[in-house]
Amino acid sequence: MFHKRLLKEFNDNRKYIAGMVLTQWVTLLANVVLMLFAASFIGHMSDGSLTASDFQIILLALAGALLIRGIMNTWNSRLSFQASTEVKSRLREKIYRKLMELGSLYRDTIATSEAVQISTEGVDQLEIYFGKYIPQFFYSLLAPVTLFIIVGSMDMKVAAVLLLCVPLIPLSIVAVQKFAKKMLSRYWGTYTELGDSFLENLQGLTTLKIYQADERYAKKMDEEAEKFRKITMRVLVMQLNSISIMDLVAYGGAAAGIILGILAYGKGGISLEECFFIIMISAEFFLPLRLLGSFFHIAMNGNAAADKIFRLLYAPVPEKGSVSEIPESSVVFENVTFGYDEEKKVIQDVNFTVPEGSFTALVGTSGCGKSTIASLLMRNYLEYGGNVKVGGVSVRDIDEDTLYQKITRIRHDSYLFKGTVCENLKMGKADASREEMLWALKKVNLYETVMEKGGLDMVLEEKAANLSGGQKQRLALARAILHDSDIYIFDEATSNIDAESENLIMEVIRELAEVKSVILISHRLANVTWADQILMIQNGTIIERGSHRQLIEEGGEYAKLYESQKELEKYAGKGAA
Ligand SMILES: Nc1ncnc2c1ncn2[C@@H]1O[C@H](COP(=O)(O)OP(=O)(O)OP(=O)(O)O)[C@@H](O)[C@H]1O
Repeated sequence: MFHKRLLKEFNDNRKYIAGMVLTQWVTLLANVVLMLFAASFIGHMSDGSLTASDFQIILLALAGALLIRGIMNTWNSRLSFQASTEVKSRLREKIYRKLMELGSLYRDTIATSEAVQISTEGVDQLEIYFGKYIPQFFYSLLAPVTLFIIVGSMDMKVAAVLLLCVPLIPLSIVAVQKFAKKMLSRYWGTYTELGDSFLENLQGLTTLKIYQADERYAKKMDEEAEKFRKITMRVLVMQLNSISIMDLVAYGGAAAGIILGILAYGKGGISLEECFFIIMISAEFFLPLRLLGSFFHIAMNGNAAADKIFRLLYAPVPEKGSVSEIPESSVVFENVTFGYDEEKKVIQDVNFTVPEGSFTALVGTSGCGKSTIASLLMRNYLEYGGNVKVGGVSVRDIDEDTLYQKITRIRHDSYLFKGTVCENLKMGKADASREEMLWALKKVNLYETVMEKGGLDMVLEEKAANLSGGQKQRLALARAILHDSDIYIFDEATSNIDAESENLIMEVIRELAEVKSVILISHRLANVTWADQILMIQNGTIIERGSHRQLIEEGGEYAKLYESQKELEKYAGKGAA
């Protein structure tokens, strides 16, 4: 019935719940008073004994009861609002903190779309849970007992029958719960799956269009949406059916009480006023539990959402590094072995050193493991054999912020944000001066382009869609230069861009390599010939290492690849001419 963890986590919410139960109970008493006076009014009217002062007293009592009900309802709404908003904002804060704690590794724990869903709709589901369901649960226990005592003082048999019929409602709720739990967990699963596909397809829409695969994917998404529609309809049908059962029990029970009350009056066991009172109050025995039943389905949905939320909140946090001082800027891989899954090792016993201020190139065919080496250096994965060290300190022990200040990784698809050029550059260095930013733009030969389009205030569209591929990469490079790290990783940073931008970026990298430690991952061997050290990788292991000249002299795999690329480029050059 309750989500134990949720209640434990928000134990201090009890004061609001107690307040809400109290206001509901006082409202019930006000209703009882209202009905007692209404019954007495009808009684006096029927036997013609109603005097003017009786009428005044009845009117006053009615007004008083209505006023109390009004005050209690307002108070109840306020408490309900406070209880739910407090839980919602605290839960959202907890989710946010957890995601921050998980840091850049959060995707290992939860998909982005699921994180968005649980922190928006998921948390909203708990509004009714705390604001209505829990107080209604306790009130539903209290109300029938209170009414039993009041009706019992008039006719014990009627009171007993009404009270005995009440548990039929929770019994029907429990019967539905077993079935509902499974269905709701399936409902949430389908919902998050649909959210995942929607987000992915939207992000990759251009690619889908280019390959004319959009219709196929739209069809796939339609199928998923249809699956979600079906499960939603089943959940709604289940909820409606269970409400119908509860209505049957509630109104059936009230009718039984009313019939017994009338019979008791017929036999002279109770007065006419008492009979009228029983007729009016019988339904009140059941209404609180019936309302609880309708909240119950929403609460169940909240329970399913809470399960997902707590799965995230209690997910283990990868070990945090604590070292915030790194004495120097060498990079060392010692016997490193890693696989994305248990079965297949992507990196096998890799050993190499990038001395401080030197330039190393990682080359090899596609899928040989170059980017994975960069990811291990960036602390994106922690479960691997051997050791990766930066400045003599294991990256497992380095605090994430310190590492990200120490190393800048520039990928082929660098992310630029919607906003101005200035805002994007300041991500590299928050306190960069105007002169520094212009200097960086000049370095990457973007100064004139940016100046023509509004200078540092030039507005970039989402993902810098108003820049060419080469311009985007050059701007990303300017941002990286401003970051001023000791180590730079260029991970295919010149892929898919024009030759002019490629040459310019390579020039900047070369300049940078004179003062910083640089690791360059490139499929184009012409770009790495001047590296201090080239590591040729094949199937996750380093098969050759040395300078360009040494590797060419060795005549191994590197030399073969270099020659074949040279031939291809010569051929392409002739073709172009
Ligand atoms: N996140 C991932 N999950 C599972 N497998 C992955 C993941 N990333 C890469 N791989 C696999 O690991 C292997 C090495 O990939 P990696 O990206 O390191 O290669 P690469 O040499 O950088 O390739 P490329 O030159 O094409 O970028 C590949 O077989 C790839 O399929």
